[in-house]
Amino acid sequence: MTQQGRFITLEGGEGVGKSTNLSFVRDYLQSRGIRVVTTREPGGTPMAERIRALLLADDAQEPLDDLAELLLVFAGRAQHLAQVIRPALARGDWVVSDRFTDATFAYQGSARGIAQERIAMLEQFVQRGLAPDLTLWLDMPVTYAADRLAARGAERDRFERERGDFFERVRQGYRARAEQAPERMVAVDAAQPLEQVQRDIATRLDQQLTTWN
Ligand SMILES: Nc1ncnc2c1ncn2[C@@H]1O[C@H](COP(=O)(O)OP(=O)(O)O)[C@@H](O)[C@H]1O
Ligand SMILES: Cc1cn([C@H]2C[C@H](O)[C@@H](COP(=O)(O)OP(=O)(O)O)O2)c(=O)[nH]c1=O
Repeated sequence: MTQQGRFITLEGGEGVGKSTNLSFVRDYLQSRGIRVVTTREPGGTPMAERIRALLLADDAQEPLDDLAELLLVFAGRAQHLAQVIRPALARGDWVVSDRFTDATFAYQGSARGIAQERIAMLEQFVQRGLAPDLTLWLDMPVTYAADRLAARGAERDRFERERGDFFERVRQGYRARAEQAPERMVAVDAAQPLEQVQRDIATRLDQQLTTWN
């Protein structure tokens, strides 16, 4: 029987280096003979990418209601799970995703103010027990991330245009999640030079590979 694959997620605020390190994690696992599927949220399937576009676009005529935002996130997630994540894990592939449900607790929960219990209810309803085996939380002060985003120079989406302490609350939300699940979710100091960030990630992956074997 094929062994079930492992599910790894990368989390953190905007501009902390999730996309950059997603490729690193993929290459690292592949070099150990593991079949890897990389994906992202919101998105990960054509339909879920359309939902992503709805989430990221600003509509000056009609602001998106917070609850509608939450449900769109989970609608995309249901599609992503059905089409990509569950089939890959069942084949024995490993899945590495740029963001997953910790982001919902951080953004829709901590930053927007939706009660954690409501999100937990949807999490259970949609995921039916499926959760990441390991989450690398790339953490750094919000002001550093703003500098990196400015340097990247791309146009800002609906979330990136948030102001005030929104990103501070996102960070607090991630911190609370990491405290609730310290075995699964590990903080990586993302303010370090990329080489050091990747050494830290590699160390953690090595530990995890030994534990899982
Ligand atoms: N450790 C690092 N030190 C300096 N710059 C970094 C580091 N990691 C990523 N970057 C740069 O910061 C920007 C944002 O990184 P990215 O991977 O796109 O972040 P995210 O996917 O989390 O938004 C990119 O220009 C990237 O090259
Ligand atoms: C997965 C997820 C993402 N988001 C938001 C966070 C991001 O601002 C936005 C797009 O994600 P992403 O493209 O990963 O942002 P970035 O590359 O700028 O870090 O979606 C939520 O609000 N809830 C969620 O559950």
